[in-house]
Amino acid sequence: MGFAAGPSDPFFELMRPPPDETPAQTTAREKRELDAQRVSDMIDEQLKQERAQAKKEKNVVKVLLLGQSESGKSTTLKNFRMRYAKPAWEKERHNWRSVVQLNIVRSITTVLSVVEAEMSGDAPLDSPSDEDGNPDSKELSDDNEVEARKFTDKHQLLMIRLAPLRSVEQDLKRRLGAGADPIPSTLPMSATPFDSPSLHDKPHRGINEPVVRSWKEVLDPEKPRVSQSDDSEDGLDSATLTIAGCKDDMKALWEDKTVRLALKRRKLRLPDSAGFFLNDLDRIATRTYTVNDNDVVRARLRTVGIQEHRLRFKHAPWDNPKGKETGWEWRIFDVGGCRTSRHAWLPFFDSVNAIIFLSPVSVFDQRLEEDSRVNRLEDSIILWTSICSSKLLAKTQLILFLNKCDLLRRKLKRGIKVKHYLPSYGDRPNEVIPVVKYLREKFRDIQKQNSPEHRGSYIYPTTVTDTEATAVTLESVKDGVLRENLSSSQLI
Ligand SMILES: Nc1nc2c(ncn2[C@@H]2O[C@H](COP(=O)(O)OP(=O)(O)OP(=O)(O)O)[C@@H](O)[C@H]2O)c(=O)[nH]1
Ligand SMILES: [Mg+2]
Repeated sequence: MGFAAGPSDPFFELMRPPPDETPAQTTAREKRELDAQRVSDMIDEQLKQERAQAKKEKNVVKVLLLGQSESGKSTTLKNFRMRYAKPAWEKERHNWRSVVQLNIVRSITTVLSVVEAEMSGDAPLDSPSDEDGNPDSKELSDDNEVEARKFTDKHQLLMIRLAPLRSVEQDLKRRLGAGADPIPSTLPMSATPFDSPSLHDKPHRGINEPVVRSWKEVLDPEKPRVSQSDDSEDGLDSATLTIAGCKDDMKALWEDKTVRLALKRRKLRLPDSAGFFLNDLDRIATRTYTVNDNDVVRARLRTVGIQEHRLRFKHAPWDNPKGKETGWEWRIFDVGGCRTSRHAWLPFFDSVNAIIFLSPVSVFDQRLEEDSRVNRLEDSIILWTSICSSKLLAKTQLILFLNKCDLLRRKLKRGIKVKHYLPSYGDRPNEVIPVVKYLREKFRDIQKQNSPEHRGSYIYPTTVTDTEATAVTLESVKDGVLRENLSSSQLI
């Protein structure tokens, strides 16, 4: 039954207009009342939307991918999308072609710079012995070695013939919205998202890498492609044509013994570096190159800023099979991992359900690109400790990927000794399983000792470029996140 203010209502007197109200005052009062009603309606509507949003958010799981630069965050995200957002992934895949091409051109220009330096006499001192056990050295340690060190007219000619790739590099960088944007080495850095960024006294940058502001934006299949005005008549862009035209010379350069030896002397192990495709030139440096999933997970494009990706699932695990489908959504946030970006992570810690932290296990002998004084494994440990200790994240589930197990295997096979870089490893066997086991225990102890509250330990050895194995890991992660967040009532 409705309620109308009448003479018996105690509010009637209060709400009644004054008896001596003039027509102008009536108009003004009515306008005031109308305005007040409008504001009230707006607030009601806002509350309604917030309630609906909150209801929807109940079925949302927020996952943050964290870890140092090159740890494999974006590659993990690619695996998620490949598996759980297939249609969008299929649409986007083709656009990774430019990234693969840029990776190839980058590798070639790196090699060309080495040849140029060697030819102009800017040669580094040879390493006296091959402590890494690099097979390349055995190949070249015979009487032909002296001969193999000589750069000749053949190399000069290759340099001239491959020169157009430098402008292709510029074009691809422009197309990817990137080139102009290498991370300025003068930016303040912080080891953890909780430290205040400060300036680094000796800026350093290693080999150049493609850097884009947002690969999500750049690779959006709906977005018109930039800088394609020079497309040829048969629909191929000039970068593809030039790369295809340079295929034989690129192969000749990459397979040349003198070049290999020079790269080795400079300790440049291109096959282990991010975005290496020079062994696939026959397939990729062609006019008809079609990108496959394996290429995409190996392609390297640095993330700058924070990118959000949504995965929607029609059936929520808690749905009654005979009842209404509520659905659920995974919101995955991918961040730039270098020390200049970490302060930007903090605002995302507030409402996150789970963090997938990637720590590459193969980097025990490497230094950070943005700060060459810092060992990469040490950086990862500092970062992991800070995440585990955070009170803000006390209730957030932590999942650790000990990544790049394949590269660890290759490194150990070359004879690189973990104990030289990690003395606490002692005389344990220099093999993948014991090394991963050791690191797993160390990371688990750090979590145990530093977490403000008890939390479960979820640690997976991974090689996220292996999409089949990663699919199995992701299923397990999905189940684990669901279980943990249901039990702590953060979900549904
Ligand atoms: N061999 C090998 N390469 C990997 C693995 N995980 C990632 N990579 C490669 O390492 C490079 C860097 O990976 P990303 O996923 O871009 O690294 P990220 O953590 O997103 O780096 P930022 O965006 O700079 O923070 C890419 O070329 C990947 O293909 C792995 O397990 N094994
Ligand atoms: Mg990334």
